[in-house]
Amino acid sequence: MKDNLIKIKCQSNLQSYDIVIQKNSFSQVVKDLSQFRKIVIICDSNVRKYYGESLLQAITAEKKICDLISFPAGESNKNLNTFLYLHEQIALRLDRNSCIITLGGGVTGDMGGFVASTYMRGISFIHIPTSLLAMVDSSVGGKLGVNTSIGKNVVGVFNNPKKVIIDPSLLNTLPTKFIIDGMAEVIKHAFLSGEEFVSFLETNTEGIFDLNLTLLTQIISHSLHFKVKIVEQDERDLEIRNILNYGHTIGHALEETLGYQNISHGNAVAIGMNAVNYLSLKEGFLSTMTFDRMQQLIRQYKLPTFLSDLGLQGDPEKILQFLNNDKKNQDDQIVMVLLQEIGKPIISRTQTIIQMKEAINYILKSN
Ligand SMILES: NC(=O)c1ccc[n+]([C@@H]2O[C@H](COP(=O)([O-])OP(=O)(O)OC[C@H]3O[C@@H](n4cnc5c(N)ncnc54)[C@H](O)[C@@H]3O)[C@@H](O)[C@H]2O)c1
Ligand SMILES: O=C(O)C(=O)C[C@@H](O)[C@H](O)[C@H](O)COP(=O)(O)O
Ligand SMILES: [Zn+2]
Repeated sequence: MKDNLIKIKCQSNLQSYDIVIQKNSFSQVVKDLSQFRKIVIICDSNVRKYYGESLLQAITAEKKICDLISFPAGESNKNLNTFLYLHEQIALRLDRNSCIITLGGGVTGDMGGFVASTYMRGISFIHIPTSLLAMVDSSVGGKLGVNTSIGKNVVGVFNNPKKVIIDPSLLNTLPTKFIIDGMAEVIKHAFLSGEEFVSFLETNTEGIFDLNLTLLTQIISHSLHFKVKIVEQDERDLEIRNILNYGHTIGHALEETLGYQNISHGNAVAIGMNAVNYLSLKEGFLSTMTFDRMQQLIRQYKLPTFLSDLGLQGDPEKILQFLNNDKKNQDDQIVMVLLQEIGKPIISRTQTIIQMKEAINYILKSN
């Protein structure tokens, strides 16, 4: 891999930014910090051990004032308590001309970016995603925030980083279960974008699990080109961007009913995609053959398609209640992203409660 392999520009009304996929990301970030004197790196307890200290050293070697602040890893810590803790930690260390680096997975990026966006009404931040999920999805698009008991990502802002720096070789230390989580969002992008990406995933599973860096770079690049194209048309998620929430309406409701524990975001999205594919099948959009093919691809990447695959049970009424709080809802109507076929998403506002209950019951039972 060349040092500077791929550059993608994300145009925005808020702040446009570059996404670079390259090796030696730490030497790149040092160059990007030239205008800042004080820097804080935010990461979780796992990433701190693997990469936190070495990034800190690289930055302090450049005579910058840099601190490393971490929080306990896990989705259940993406909440207002950790958000406040991080604010308290940075309070005396940074001024308005400082920069925060979020070094980590989607939890760190969403929450660290939210901290940066609210500290003194907003300071600069750079995302260095370290999980596959963060590289293919969460580090791009400007959605930042935390979960509450009311809902997933329900407290947050839209705001963009100064830059996103992706080094796929950081995935060498990522446990396989989190590669699998990231693949849920990659498969989402493939189902939304079309046949070519789907066939690519069908034929390259082994290489991806072997962490072949060329293949990983390809799926990151494909995913981000697709995501950027959608986000640029609707950064506030009022229309077309809703399609990126394919699999998330029921997926988020599962995470919410389970209290952001016992189910990962990637696993919930995989089950959520199976649920809306079922609705798309019932609507006569997807053929049985395509539905089965999609289910097979999800399972090929060791992702669940039913809640029972995780040994979990769910309460259909509770799940339905959370659907009523979904951020896409308009005029009390639940919005679901269905597929007319692979690569042809449709934003549906006409699914009835009975249909939704049927889809929920479908993913709660085992097949
Ligand atoms: N903002 C968005 O557009 C967007 C998009 C998708 C998902 N998300 C959010 O992202 C979150 C999920 O992200 P995630 O799956 O990255 O979870 P995560 O941030 O919890 O990371 C997963 C695990 O991997 C560990 N880890 C990360 N990088 C590592 C590395 N290189 N080596 C070893 N361990 C490493 C972490 O410590 C953690 O235990 C959810 O909160 C979801 O809502 C946001
Ligand atoms: O970028 C988007 O838009 C997405 O929907 C990407 C999702 O993968 C991601 O999980 C996002 O955080 C969901 O956003 P939300 O607005 O439904 O919380
Ligand atoms: Zn997601």
